[in-house]
Amino acid sequence: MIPVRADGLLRDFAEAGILVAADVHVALRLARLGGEQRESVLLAAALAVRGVRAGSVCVELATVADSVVPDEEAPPVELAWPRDWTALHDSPVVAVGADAPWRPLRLVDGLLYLDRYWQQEQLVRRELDERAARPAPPADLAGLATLFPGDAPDLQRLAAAVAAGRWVSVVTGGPGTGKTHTVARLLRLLLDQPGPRPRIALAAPTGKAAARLQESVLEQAAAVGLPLDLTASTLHRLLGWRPDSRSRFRHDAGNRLPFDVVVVDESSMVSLTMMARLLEALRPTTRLVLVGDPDQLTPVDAGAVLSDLVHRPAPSGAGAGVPAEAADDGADLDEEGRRQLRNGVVRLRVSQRYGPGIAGLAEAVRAGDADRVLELLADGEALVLEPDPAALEERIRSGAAELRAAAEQGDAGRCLALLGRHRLLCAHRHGPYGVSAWNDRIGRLSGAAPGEWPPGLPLLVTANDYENELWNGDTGVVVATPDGPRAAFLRGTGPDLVPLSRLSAVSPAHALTVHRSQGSQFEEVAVLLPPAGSPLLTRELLYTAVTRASRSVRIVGSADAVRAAVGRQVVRASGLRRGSTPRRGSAGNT
Ligand SMILES: Nc1ncnc2c1ncn2[C@@H]1O[C@H](COP(=O)(O)OP(=O)(O)OP(=O)(O)O)[C@@H](O)[C@H]1O
Repeated sequence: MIPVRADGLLRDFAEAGILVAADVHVALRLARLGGEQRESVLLAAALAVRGVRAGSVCVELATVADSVVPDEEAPPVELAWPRDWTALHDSPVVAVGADAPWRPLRLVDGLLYLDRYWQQEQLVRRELDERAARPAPPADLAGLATLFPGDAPDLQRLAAAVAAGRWVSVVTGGPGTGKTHTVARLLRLLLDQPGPRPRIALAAPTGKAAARLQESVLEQAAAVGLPLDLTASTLHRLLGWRPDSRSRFRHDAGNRLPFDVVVVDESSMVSLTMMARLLEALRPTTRLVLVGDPDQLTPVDAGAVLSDLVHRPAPSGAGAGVPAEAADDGADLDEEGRRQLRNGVVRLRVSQRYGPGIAGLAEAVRAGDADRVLELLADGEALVLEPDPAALEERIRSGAAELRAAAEQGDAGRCLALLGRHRLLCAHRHGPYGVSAWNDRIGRLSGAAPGEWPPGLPLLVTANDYENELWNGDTGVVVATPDGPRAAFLRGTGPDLVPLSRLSAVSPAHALTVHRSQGSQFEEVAVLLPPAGSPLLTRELLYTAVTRASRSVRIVGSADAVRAAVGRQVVRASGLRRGSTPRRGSAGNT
């Protein structure tokens, strides 16, 4: 939609599919309130708003002209990008440099922020740097050898040693690399320290991830003797909802969280705003352990703090800080691994969950090696590249028939097991390559009338449902029972049956978007790629999709689409990733 009131550059950029009405509206409002008329400033303001909408907390002015991608299919037009952005330097709406008094926009080191995000980024930077500079927390690491009995080098032992010896640490790695295994043993180590028992909080950004974290920690509890009262919650719940605010919580700098250790799982999904709220609510003496996989899709809201922390340069003079008990465990680390270690980051590398085929494919996607990805997909067995979507139909039809037969017999346990066998993942929600069209198509293939919810229909929960204890992203299946159709969901070790009438936010889930599949695992995954031109095709999307599978991956699309996805990496602009504290008064090279 083209905003009616805009003209000049704002109108041109809106017509080119780069700005939407909301971007232009905010820019015009700023201009009116601040008495600014110059087109380049208005455009920069609208691009800053657009940046947040697209997930970046700021706009890098030197590269923005080359890095923005139109939001939708728009006719290609030659755009008159401003030759420089110097008008920003004396604009009444722009604060220039880190220390300038408040104005709605802030320009620091060539990055233009909406001031709110600048403040949040500064808070995160300050909290992290202060924690890194303080003397390390005391930790007796003698127990490491028993908890991790393997030979060196052992990255899990290294990660636990680093996390025990720092106020903030990051345990990263792909699916099944033992992040939870490591954290469970770290907690045991901390519980064994002399003195009062540490108060531990486990949290995750979504209800589904919190439920999964709780389950995995409890699975490990017996093996390492963890207290069974450890519960995981969402970050929102941990910080305490406030009815009067969506972004402020009961726990904050004036009312800190009463914990000695806070573990946050799936931290790749934590936005900048949420990380700022969490850090300010932590006592200076709380150990924070961030767990996640920074190569997966980033949060819906702006910021990608986990990825920033993993890619941040190490502070100058920072030592590796590896305690003697894990001295040989980092022996195989490359240059990047050693830099990460100095930042308290350890990446686990060996997946215990899937074979070398999928692990190799995931690594090639992660490394951006499209030739290797295509070579691996020529394997033809566990890894397949299939250009024709129609080829999916047979696999889907037989899977749906098996599910329906189990559901008609009322065998909820088998249905839930079958649900984990195979899933179609799409990049798009709508259109011929989207989840909606494929859900309809698969419904028809399995003989269901439109709108009918027959036994065997897989379901996706689309909003947290506290009454039924179902979380946004949970999946279940419709099962026939003597009392009528019920939705079966996996709860603990067995199925839980919920009448369909009690469910408010569910939709059919033969196919899922890759975003929705984050945090789930299937034996076989089919990934339907749109044509190479789709802006949704990114490396993070492909990596997230292929790592959902434990046994086989079938990519449906062209080699060009695979190359486009591997080649397009989402880098969200952020000052945090650059590391050092910005120079005083510095506007940078604009
Ligand atoms: N060192 C190890 N020795 C034996 N088993 C291990 C080891 N590390 C991990 N495992 C096993 O491998 C499986 C995957 O580990 P875990 O769940 O900790 O991985 P994860 O990285 O947390 O996975 P996800 O990304 O899915 O959360 C688990 O069954 C775990 O018990």
